Amino acid sequence: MAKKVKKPKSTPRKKRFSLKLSKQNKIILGGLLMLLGIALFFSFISFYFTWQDDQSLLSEFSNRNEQARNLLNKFGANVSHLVLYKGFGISSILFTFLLFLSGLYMFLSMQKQGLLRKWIWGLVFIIWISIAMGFFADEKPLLGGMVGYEMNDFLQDYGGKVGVFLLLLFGLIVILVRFFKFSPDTAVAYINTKGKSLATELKNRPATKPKDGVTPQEEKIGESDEIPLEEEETPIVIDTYTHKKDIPVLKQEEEENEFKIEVGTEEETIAMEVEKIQEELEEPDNISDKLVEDFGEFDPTLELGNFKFPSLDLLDQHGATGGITINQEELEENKNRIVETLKNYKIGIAQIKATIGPTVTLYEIVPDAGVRISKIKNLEDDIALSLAALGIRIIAPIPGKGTIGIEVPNKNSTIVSMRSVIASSKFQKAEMQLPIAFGKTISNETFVVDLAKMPHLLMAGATGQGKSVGLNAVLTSLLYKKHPAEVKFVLIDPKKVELTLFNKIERHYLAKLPDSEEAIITDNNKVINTLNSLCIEMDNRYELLKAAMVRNIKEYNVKFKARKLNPNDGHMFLPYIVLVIDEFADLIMTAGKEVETPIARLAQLARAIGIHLIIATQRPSVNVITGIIKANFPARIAFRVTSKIDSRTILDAQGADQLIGRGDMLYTQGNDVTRIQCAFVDTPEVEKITEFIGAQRAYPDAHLLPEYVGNDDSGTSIDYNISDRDAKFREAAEVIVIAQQGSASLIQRKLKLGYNRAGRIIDQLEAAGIVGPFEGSKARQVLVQDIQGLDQILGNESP
Ligand SMILES: Nc1ncnc2c1ncn2[C@@H]1O[C@H](COP(=O)(O)OP(=O)(O)OP(=O)(O)O)[C@@H](O)[C@H]1O
Repeated sequence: MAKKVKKPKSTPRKKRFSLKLSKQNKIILGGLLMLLGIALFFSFISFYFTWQDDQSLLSEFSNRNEQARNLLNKFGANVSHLVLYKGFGISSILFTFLLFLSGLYMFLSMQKQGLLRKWIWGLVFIIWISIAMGFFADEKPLLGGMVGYEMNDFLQDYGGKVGVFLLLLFGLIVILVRFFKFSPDTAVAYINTKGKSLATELKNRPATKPKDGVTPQEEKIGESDEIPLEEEETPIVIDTYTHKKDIPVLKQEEEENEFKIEVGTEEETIAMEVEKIQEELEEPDNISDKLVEDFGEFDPTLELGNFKFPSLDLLDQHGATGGITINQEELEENKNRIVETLKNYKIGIAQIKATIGPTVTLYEIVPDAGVRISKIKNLEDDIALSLAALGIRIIAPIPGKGTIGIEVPNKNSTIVSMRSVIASSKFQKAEMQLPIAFGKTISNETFVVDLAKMPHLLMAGATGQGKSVGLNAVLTSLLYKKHPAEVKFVLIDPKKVELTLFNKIERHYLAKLPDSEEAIITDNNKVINTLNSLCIEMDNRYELLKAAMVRNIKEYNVKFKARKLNPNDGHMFLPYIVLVIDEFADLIMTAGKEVETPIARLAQLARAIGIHLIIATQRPSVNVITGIIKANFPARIAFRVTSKIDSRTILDAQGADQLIGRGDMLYTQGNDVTRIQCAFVDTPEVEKITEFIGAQRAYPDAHLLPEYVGNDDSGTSIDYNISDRDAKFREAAEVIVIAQQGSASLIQRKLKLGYNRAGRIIDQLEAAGIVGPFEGSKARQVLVQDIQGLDQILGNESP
């Protein structure tokens, strides 16, 4: 089983050139191939001069007394005979180039796609030249080789000389079009431009050589210079045929001369413009296509190319291995009780059906015609009483089914192991961006959803009902499916104990602020900085998306992988970022608005740029899950809660208060509420997984988020000494006043400074009374209206 799972995951990385050779071995083998290519090239060339002398030695390979004249002696003579004479003739020399190139690719560990193309085209050339040589020079078999000769013979037996000629011609067309990218348009354009340049050259020639036998014209022009003066005076008077004829002719010639020169120059400029347009249109595509052709698509996983995904063996099988055990008696008993209870209230049942899930069994009832649904719904407590069971939930009607559902907990619930959901084909084959296997539904199906589509998740439930296990299930799912290059976690754990295990994968999967030591954030002050830093990351990513002219991270990454975005312009492969907050209530109680604002901002805007939030809380009260948070978290999970009100706060519906705990949960992503038994993953399993990943080669550091300078110490260090001011203080003040926007990133951009320095300048500006105090993720208020005001403030300062 474990092996089956590993295979599909490793497929994307099969693209690499490595045939499981180490880098050193690749260099050795590559060097060998290059040298062999060079040696064979010279040996093949020398074969054409020495083959007659060496022919008698072909059978004397083992005789050490005989020496061949070929450059590589008997080895060269034999190989050349085999490849050139018995093979493809003179075109076989191309093999030596291909051999050399293969060596070079291996030597430099380059992508194999480019090489594969060269080999395919090389073979096409070799075969075509061989047949062409066999056709045109059949009396010289050394040129076409036996293959060329025999193929010609064979083809001519069926198609005759004309047929083979046409076939060769067709081959040539294919080569010209596909390899040399020849098309009739390019040919016509080429001829046109050549023709035009020739024409202009010809036209320019008489103009540049005026004296060369053009005396009559000169005389005429000379005449015409004089004549118009006379003509202006007597334009119509000259009426004699002889003069009439002369004058117009002269005029025409004169006009023609001028006209031609003008047209000539005009034509020249048009031709040049057309050429330029063609170049501009073709270049960008060609570069990316060529890069992809030569190096293959960009592979973000290459840096950790040998990364191995955790195997299924690291997960345990909890509970019984044979899946759900059905207790027939229990089923029958429950059915009878339901039927009886309803009968007591005069509700007849037309049909009843049971679906057995891991923790609850769903009894679907079709009541007799005319029974009011609300009547059954009101009997919830009575049915629960008669079944003597906790956690009965009535769904009336089941959406899309036209039946009424009564969920009754099983006496012996089955634990859903994380192992079984990860191994399910539904999860393994999930073509999702961030697939999460939560557990199993009531009909025992694995429940897999895409976090990227949610796009943020709110998890709530009373203490001890399975939230932390749920969070671990989410993180485990992603660890089993996503490469460290594709997803990064920002983990916030005010309880300080729940997520500590993930420290081990810091340099693989975690993201943190540049100057922080711990990647898992436990301090509330740091949380504010991290959230604001994520807001900056979000803004930066939006800028990148805008520059790339795409709408979301998926399109962006596709474009980046196709090498259409230049890393020199700041583009990079963007990993998804998943922000997990384990105890949100604690955070909002201590930091309030400072946390709520950036979270709301991220929740509203971050979906397109791949930042997704998962927020868990024990206290699902309205002052924790505020309206603004709720509005931006359509996907919600409720574990068991203590009151109907809590259930309503989380789900906008009741039901969570009737769950049975231990991972029994309700999931909603809008309208429908689905009951799921959350997959169980124990702490030792998570430890094994993180240890397995942590032991592998990692990035040098955790993924670094943009620096954010908060207002931690704004109250104390605000009194900057004027002499301590930054050299760019004045310039920065002008930028801020002109733009009327007090943000560090503006200074950073305009003055090309680092974030730290820009942050310090902002503090100095605040101390000088030019900008207002820190206002969370919003830009600071600018307190000075214009440059005069600024001059006034700075002028009044005592040095
Ligand atoms: N999916 C599950 N299947 C079986 N048992 C579970 C499941 N989830 C939780 N449990 C049981 O419930 C216990 C408490 O779960 P968990 O620690 O996740 O609760 P919690 O909601 O995070 O509590 P707290 O808020 O106090 O941290 C677990 O130790 C485990 O025994």
